Amino acid sequence: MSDPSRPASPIRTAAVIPAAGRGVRLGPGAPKALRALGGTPMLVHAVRAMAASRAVSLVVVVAPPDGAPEVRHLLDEHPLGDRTDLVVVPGGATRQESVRLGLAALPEAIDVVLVHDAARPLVPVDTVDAVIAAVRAGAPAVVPALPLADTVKQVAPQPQGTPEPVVGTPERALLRAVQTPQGFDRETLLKAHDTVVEGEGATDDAGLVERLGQPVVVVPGHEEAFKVTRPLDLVLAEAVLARRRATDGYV
Ligand SMILES: Nc1ccn([C@@H]2O[C@H](COP(=O)(O)OP(=O)(O)OP(=O)(O)O)[C@@H](O)[C@H]2O)c(=O)n1
Ligand SMILES: C[C@](O)(CO)[C@H](O)COP(=O)(O)O
Repeated sequence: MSDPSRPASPIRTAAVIPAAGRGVRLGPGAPKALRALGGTPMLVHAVRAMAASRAVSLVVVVAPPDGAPEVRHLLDEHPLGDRTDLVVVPGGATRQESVRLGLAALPEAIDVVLVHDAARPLVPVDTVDAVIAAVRAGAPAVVPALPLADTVKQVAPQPQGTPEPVVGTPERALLRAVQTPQGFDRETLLKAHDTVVEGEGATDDAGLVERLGQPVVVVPGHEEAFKVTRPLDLVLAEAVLARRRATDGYV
């Protein structure tokens, strides 16, 4: 738990929150980050989750491309307090592009950057702090992750409707399901995004750092840091939130 009596660190940490996705897999409705979770937009929970860390002095929200003024207005209705600044910028067509636009808004003074999906609104502050601590201890890139419960098969892609042949079964004990926030030394992350080859993007930011040949390390993730992707995830998120509100006084 972040210690409220501890002064903010001189190392400046910012969180970039890509929130520009549509949420197609969640079904029809408003952009996913703006949909309600326990009566409050998912994005507000995600922003609060980053600001809960005393290390985070700036949150950059990457809004849907045509929705930055609306998102700014929404977040102004849910103030963060004096310790955390907030910037809202418009996003792009892909998550990677949205993160790149968020990084462009960072002031020079920032040393450590978290990238956190708006779609992971319930990540606990201990997980956020563990990622930041590992970057500050010298790792250029840190990802929170959990072991898998399911066995994973690699398949050969086929036309729609044709059964896919299995071509391999990676050893499950060596696999991890990766969450956010992912934490980075600022220079490493900027370089990773600057050297992306057209058409060779990655599904997460650490994947871009791996392509630079830089080390990426894993710290323990958390079950409640799951990504709200499909309708059932929203049911689970509502249940987790209701339990927190009943037991922790979480708002
Ligand atoms: N052009 C995009 C696409 C995604 N994201 C963000 O990236 C995070 C993870 O993406 P995902 O869960 O896949 O969200 P969506 O792209 O909205 O989902 P879907 O693929 O179902 O449309 C989300 O916080 C989403 O808002 C973004 O900022 N810009
Ligand atoms: C970044 C991420 O949440 C790590 O698991 C994930 O890769 C995002 O993927 P999506 O394609 O945007 O759902």
